[in-house]
Amino acid sequence: MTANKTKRIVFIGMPGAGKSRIGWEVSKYLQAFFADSDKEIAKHEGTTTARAFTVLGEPAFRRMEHEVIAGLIGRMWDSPQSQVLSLGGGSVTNEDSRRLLQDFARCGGQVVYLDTDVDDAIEQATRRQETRPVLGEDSRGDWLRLYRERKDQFLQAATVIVSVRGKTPQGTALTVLDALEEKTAVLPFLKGRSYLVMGRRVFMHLPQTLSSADPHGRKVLLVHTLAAQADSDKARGILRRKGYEVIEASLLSSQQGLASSCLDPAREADFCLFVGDQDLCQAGMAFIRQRMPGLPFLLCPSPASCLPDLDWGQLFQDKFRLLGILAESDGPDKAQDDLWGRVLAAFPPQADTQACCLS
Ligand SMILES: Nc1ncnc2c1ncn2[C@@H]1O[C@H](COP(=O)(O)OP(=O)(O)O)[C@@H](O)[C@H]1O
Ligand SMILES: O=C(O)C1=C[C@@H](OP(=O)(O)O)[C@@H](O)[C@H](O)C1
Ligand SMILES: [Mg+2]
Repeated sequence: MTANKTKRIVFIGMPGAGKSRIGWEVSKYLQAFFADSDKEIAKHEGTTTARAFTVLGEPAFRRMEHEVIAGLIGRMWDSPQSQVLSLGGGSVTNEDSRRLLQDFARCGGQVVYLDTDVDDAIEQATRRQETRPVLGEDSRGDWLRLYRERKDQFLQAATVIVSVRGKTPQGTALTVLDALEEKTAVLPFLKGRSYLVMGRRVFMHLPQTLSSADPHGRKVLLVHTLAAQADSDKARGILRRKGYEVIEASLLSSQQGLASSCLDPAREADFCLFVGDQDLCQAGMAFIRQRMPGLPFLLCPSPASCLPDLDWGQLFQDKFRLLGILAESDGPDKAQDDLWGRVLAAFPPQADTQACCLS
């Protein structure tokens, strides 16, 4: 996706996550048309969404909500102007609406899941309790029950996942815009699914990538070259904020033997992260293959421009657990587009190329 291309974006997530507010913020940045399905439902029914929900009952409300959403999504393709649509939190529970989102994503639309936690969401959702009939007296208990029921549906529908925790509405909107500009490919040749992601702030994918590989893993060995100190600092900061214990191995250069400084800490670690140039990534892969083949690891090529020069042949080897390649690069701009063109030339996407998101 290039910076100025027409965008079609749908927001999903739990009640109180900020879909309506962030959708509107994002539409302002993009000078896009904005719609909120709850507002359209209120117009359609001539009453508030909450009242429509209570009067119709949930099953009939979901069918009517689906009809409204189908109309809104259909219209998103009619205009050359960018479009943003925020949905109600329960819309993904309807199978037809889920299918609609799947088709929307297949046609190039972006489905942004705003991931939040119960405390923030309840605080935000209960600001105007009357608009959320699904949250009763035990709003916390209700929210958590709905979250358990819906979480997988959100994750499956999403093409982009953005955490809203600890961010202002504007901060979340900017993060969403960066995430939408990311370039993502699936590396389907490895066991499980590995992702190649390039863009600004790709390190925000780290916590989710690690926890989906091993939810209990806490210790990360971060190997970096001095030249990649700034990127390494960013990665470490994000991981520590999420409660990971980061053991650092700082190498003067990628030529320095990895085994001597990294073998002992690697034995203690649950994951390994290599942040550095092409040589460090190559040396990292060799180290993992020869010494620690079971250790899940990530490559973070820095600068990102070395990405096309990685030895893809080595990557194709099935002897280790590469979780992903995260390349932090400024942009969106032409340089990033060109770089991605070179990456795809070096590594033509195979089979399943649907964009996947990890943040
Ligand atoms: N990141 C945020 N920080 C602080 N307040 C927020 C944030 N996102 C949304 N809000 C506020 O929280 C309330 C609920 O947000 P809303 O967008 O209606 O949630 P949703 O549509 O997901 O249910 C609104 O008053 C909104 O302005
Ligand atoms: O979670 C739900 O089932 C609902 C969420 C509401 O929208 P928000 O998620 O915008 O609050 C609204 O559609 C309706 O009250 C039902
Ligand atoms: Mg809303």
